[in-house]
Amino acid sequence: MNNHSSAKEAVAVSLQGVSKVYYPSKEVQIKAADQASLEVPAGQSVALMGPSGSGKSTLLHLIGLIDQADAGRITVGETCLQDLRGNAVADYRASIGIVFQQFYLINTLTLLENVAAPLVGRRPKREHRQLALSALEQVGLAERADSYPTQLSGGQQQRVAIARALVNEPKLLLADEPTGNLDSETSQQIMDLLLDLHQKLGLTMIIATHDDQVASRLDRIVRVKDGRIQ
Ligand SMILES: Nc1ncnc2c1ncn2[C@@H]1O[C@H](COP(=O)(O)OP(=O)(O)OP(=O)(O)O)[C@@H](O)[C@H]1O
Repeated sequence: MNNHSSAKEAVAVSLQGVSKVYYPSKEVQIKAADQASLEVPAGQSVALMGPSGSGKSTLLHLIGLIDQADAGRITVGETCLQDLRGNAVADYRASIGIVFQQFYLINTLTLLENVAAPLVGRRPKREHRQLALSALEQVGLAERADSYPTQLSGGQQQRVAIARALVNEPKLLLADEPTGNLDSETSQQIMDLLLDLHQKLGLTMIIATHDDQVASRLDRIVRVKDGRIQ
């Protein structure tokens, strides 16, 4: 992508008193997010750290609008997520990039087709190939565009997932344990890539991680415990 977003276009993220309760059974309720508040300035890279079950993924799901908060207010740039309805929800989701621990590539599609998937319905079809190739180039895999995910290593698959997250030129990148399925050397390479992209594209970046080494490379560490931000 030659027309990179610049740092001044990155978005701030604000959480004010955000709560989310899950009911895994009739008798059990879990406060996965409990009055969580956080201010992330535009362009900052943040590690969400905390024990398993502390609510890191929940916070990313709420910011990514994969799930909706029960209470509180989440603002991303000028957008207040609770106010979004219908097409505006899809537009918001397309405006951010999300990377998961498990890559979630579609094995029957080529790398190019996987990366182009978020462009469907958003950009003219004739642009898909070039945009997807540019995104693959950013993660060093353009020459593998016609390969299939099963032909790649785990680290390469995560690179493809990162290219897919970048293809719509997001101003916010969320990553949930992006190195959780990778050995330590590959983890380091993926973090090198994410940090490089953060710097080049000026993205705001929020990464949930258990890994101290990963967290220490980001601008800021935010601790999460029992659904609360400490
Ligand atoms: N869809 C759901 N239904 C019921 N309970 C849920 C759901 N999603 C999360 N939870 C519960 O909410 C709590 C917070 O989970 P979450 O996945 O956000 O934690 P986490 O810090 O990301 O954990 P990990 O580090 O293990 O990924 C946990 O107790 C979890 O079991």
